[in-house]
Amino acid sequence: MRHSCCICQYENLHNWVPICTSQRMYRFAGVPNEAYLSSNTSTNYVVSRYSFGWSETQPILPNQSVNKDLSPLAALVTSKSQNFSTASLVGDEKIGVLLLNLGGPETLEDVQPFLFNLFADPDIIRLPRLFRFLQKPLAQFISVVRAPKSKEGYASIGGGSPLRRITDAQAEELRKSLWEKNLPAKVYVGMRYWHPFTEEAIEQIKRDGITKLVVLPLYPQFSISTSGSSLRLLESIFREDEYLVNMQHTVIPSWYQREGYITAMANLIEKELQNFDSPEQVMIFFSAHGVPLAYVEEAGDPYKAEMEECVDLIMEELEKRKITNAYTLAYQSRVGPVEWLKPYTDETIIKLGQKGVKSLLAVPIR
Ligand SMILES: C=CC1=C(C)c2cc3[nH]c(cc4nc(cc5[nH]c(cc1n2)c(C)c5CCC(=O)O)C(CCC(=O)O)=C4C)c(C)c3C=C
Ligand SMILES: [Fe+2]
Repeated sequence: MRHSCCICQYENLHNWVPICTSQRMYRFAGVPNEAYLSSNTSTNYVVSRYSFGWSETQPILPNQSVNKDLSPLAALVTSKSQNFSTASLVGDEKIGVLLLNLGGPETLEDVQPFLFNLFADPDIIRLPRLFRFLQKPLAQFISVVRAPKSKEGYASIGGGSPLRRITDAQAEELRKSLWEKNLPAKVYVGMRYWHPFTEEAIEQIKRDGITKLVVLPLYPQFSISTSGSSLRLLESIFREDEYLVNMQHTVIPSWYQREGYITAMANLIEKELQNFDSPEQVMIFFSAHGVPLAYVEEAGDPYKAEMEECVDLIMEELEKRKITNAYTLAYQSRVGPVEWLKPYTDETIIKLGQKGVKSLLAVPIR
């Protein structure tokens, strides 16, 4: 869904960005660009973390409070069929996978409180320290102003976000696939701004007595505003909790470069191209959500670099299949007073039309 957002301030975001190593999670305060590994290094990172074992929690980030209606049992056990009593044990360990996502309003009434939660996130609207007390009043104001436009968008896709349903289905498929590989694990869903909230997932994880946890944000590419925000929240929860402090965990910060993902995207594109009369004439149009430019230029957000590499990898995979169509990457979100990543999707489409491009395959890519 195309959306535009309101007043966001993005300076000094690097102060909190969490990053993971094979042993521990670290915070790199005040070093925006160095805080991120290059994409290639990060590939190895993820693989090595996966291959060589578990990290321990080192909670380091400040608490943040969000207006959320927490109802523990609305929590997140994603699969009806998963029976945890004995089956999820590997040796003495109880394995859990926590899927992190953004969350979305399920009804039109949910839209304004959902927007409040989103804008109350200091990783979305960053205020100078002196003005932090304005975070919630400002979130209230922006959410009320934004709600009508946002509702229009959600009304046009059936009156609510499909994200919970889709994420639950992903969780169930992941659970089945792990069990088929003799990796009995329980899979949880934790959303950042709507039900089931991350806090609810964590409560369930504790109730289930999980001893090892894999944390997997469902954003292929890392951004400080998405995976970064969820991981920061998680760190603040871990820091306060003795059980979680002692629970081993590992984090997969991004996975846009993984073979399975690249192949799946290439498969989808290859299949869709067959629906055109002249498949080789089609412009492949990758449309990504985007972030404000300052995230990338001032806070060192790797999102743009990861997105570009992701598109390159997909196109390389297609080339191996002798598919050499022209392609473009553009960013669909554009917001009020700040500049977002360019080129913008709407402007790019117009330009392509003016250049005589007649057929377009739109590929949403997060
Ligand atoms: C104002 C700042 C915002 C930033 C920065 C931002 C980054 C960002 N978001 C996604 C993915 C999604 N965003 C979604 C909705 C949404 N996002 C914002 C604002 C920012 N996003 C708003 C205000 C909204 C609500 C819709 C609207 O009013 O337009 C969604 C949809 C969730 C759902 O309901 O299903 C997704 C998905 C990414 C990947 C990203 C940075 C890379
Ligand atoms: Fe967004």
